[in-house]
Amino acid sequence: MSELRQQALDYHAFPVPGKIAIQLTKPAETAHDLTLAYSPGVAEPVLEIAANPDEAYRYTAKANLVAVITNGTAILGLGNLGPLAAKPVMEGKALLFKRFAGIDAIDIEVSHRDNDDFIRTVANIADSFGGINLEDIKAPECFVIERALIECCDVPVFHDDQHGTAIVTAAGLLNALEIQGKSLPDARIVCLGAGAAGIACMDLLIACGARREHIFMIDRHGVIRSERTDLNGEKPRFINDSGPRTLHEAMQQADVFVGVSGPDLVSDADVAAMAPRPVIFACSNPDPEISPERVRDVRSDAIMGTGRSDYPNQINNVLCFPFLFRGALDVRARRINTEMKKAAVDALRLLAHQPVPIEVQAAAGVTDLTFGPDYVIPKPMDPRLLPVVARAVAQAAVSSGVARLSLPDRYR
Ligand SMILES: O=C([O-])CC(=O)C(=O)O
Ligand SMILES: [Mg+2]
Repeated sequence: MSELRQQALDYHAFPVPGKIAIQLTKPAETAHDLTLAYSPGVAEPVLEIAANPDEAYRYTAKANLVAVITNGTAILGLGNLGPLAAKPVMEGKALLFKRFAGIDAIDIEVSHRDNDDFIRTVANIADSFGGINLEDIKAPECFVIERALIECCDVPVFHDDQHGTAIVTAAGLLNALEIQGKSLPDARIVCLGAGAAGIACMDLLIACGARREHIFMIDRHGVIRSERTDLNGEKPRFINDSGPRTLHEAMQQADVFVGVSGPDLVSDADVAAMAPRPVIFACSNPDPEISPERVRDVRSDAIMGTGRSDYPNQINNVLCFPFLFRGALDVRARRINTEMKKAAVDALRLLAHQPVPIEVQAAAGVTDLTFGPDYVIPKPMDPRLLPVVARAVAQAAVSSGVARLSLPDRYR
């Protein structure tokens, strides 16, 4: 067994199994405490909430509680391993919500027969939470599921693998292109992977200025083209018949590669075929489409990012979902709209331009983090992410009319 594998298993097993637990926020020591916490005192908030459901935000943990919900059909880049096997990842997301944004999150793994069954299950419990983070649900089902739940739930619903990944990718890519002296509208973009993350990344890049006709989306059968008879879900929106049929053909003179597919699918020859000063984000987790070492061997002018924390430029949704939910919860947003996503992109992008505090460099294990090829996106342990991104998202929610509260004083 590799050393990392054993360390990871021990981390999860000891000193107690799992990564999260529940903590009490009120005293529960005396008979009087229990009189208030439970019978008879608890009847009072019950009656308040029965009369006005919004009082749940005042008298229960709802306002700061997010459900991390999966069916285990697309766990990281590992595939459809079922709901229970997804539990360590969902507990991991809960750990990150708490560690980075002070949000209490609980994992929920759902077994179900079909989309409607899953949607019903989530819709039926949604009011218990301040927000719902959908995680590791495979495409194309994830698109139908997210759309239906946004429609029927009264709290924000966000499929992290789509929009979290897209927000971080867009922020990192805009910065990387700036460093390479290129612009998003002119960039020729190859997206390997037409699942949840691939579709959402390309949609958000288009919203940020990329041209649809410059995008080549590729799934396991090749470039998305009109003669194909197997295009499901959102794929037809990305048909591009302008030439390439294979990954290698699409990589000729490409400015940008975004990988959200699986390990080791990109060859040295693919990288060598790209345009001068390319940007390569190989974001399959845990193993990228091509390793940074191999990219470096092939060409020195590339900016490289991965989804991992052990290389520079970690393009991972951890940079988004804790802070985005913080902002959304703080103004009690009804939903998470494009304005809020674009505000998060801009906040992340601009934060990377700022000088990096010494303690962030130390936590990242590096001595010189300045905006450049090895630093296009903030580090997850940067304490400025929370106020900066959450504020931008909260402000965008207020100005776009989906907030139920005004901007909290600490954001002003
Ligand atoms: O968990 C991660 O590292 C990123 C993610 O959401 C995924 O790969 O599904
Ligand atoms: Mg995920």
